[in-house]
Amino acid sequence: MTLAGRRLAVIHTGGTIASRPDPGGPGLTPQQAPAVPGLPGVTVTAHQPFRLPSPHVTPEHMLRLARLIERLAPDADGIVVTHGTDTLEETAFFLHLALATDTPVLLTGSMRHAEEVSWDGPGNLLDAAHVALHPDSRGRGPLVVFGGDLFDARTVTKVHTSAVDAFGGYPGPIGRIDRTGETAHLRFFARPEARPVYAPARLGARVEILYAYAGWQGEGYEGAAARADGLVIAALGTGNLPAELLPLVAASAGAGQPVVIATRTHAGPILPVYGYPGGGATLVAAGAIPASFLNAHKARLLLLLLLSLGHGLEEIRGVFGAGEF
Ligand SMILES: NC(=O)C[C@H](N)C(=O)O
Repeated sequence: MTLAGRRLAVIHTGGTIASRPDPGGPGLTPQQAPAVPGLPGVTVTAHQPFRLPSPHVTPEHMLRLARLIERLAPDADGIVVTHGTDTLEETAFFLHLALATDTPVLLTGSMRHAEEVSWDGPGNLLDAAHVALHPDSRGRGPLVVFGGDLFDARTVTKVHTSAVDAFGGYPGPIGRIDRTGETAHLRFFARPEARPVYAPARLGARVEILYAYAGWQGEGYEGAAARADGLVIAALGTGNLPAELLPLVAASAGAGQPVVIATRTHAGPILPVYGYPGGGATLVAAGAIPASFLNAHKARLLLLLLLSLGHGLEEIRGVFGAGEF
């Protein structure tokens, strides 16, 4: 497929793909926008709303990015976002929830910087551009491309701290791109589920995450519950907690504060299986909201958007329960 005549918008936000060793500093920092490899006949426009290491990216940055994409989408055949890998899945999921456009949006980054022999930035960027400009990519929502694998924003997660193939997620890639010479070979295996758009004008809520462990007696819970509008717990297994947490969760839910139960396990749903105090069935009976297959940090973003839209406890329970995300 020829790309000539197509329009690509590339949005640079920072991360290792934009980083170099800091002269005189202790390590890498984002310093430049990565160059887009040659795409004959393609009109490329570059944008840089911020240049940050992705641990510094906040939901407010994600909202700014969503607005920029909505503005660029009518005049682009495809959009590529370069991003640090540490929070890339959060930005991808936020955009998946907040964007209405059918224009393909491809997120990518790199695990190695431009001065390393295994620099993976140009290949990932070129893959992202090819997928973004391909007509088959339209209407699928934001996607992540890394090492040739294509992931949907709902399930993608960073699975390795240092390997070049750093992304995965259950049940796995929904497509694959390979290049031979100038030719790109793109195959989709699955289409992400349709989802409603959750696009508040501003983010007006606070959601905190608590992480469960053997022997947790609820340390940190009451402080978080007092500060936040909603809580997410990265719980154990199918969504279980130590017994001491049951009255705390019941008190929050009884007061109308959403408590979403995700899992610290890396794949699988939350299920109301166990009836011992703190077991998943008792938490749900006490009013906790199962996060389905979402990990805790994605559940947090969904809860943040729903609270910012003014949704109440029962509406929020309905969205998580029906998998409308
Ligand atoms: N590979 C990377 O991009 C990691 C970097 N710390 C970031 O997320 O900004």
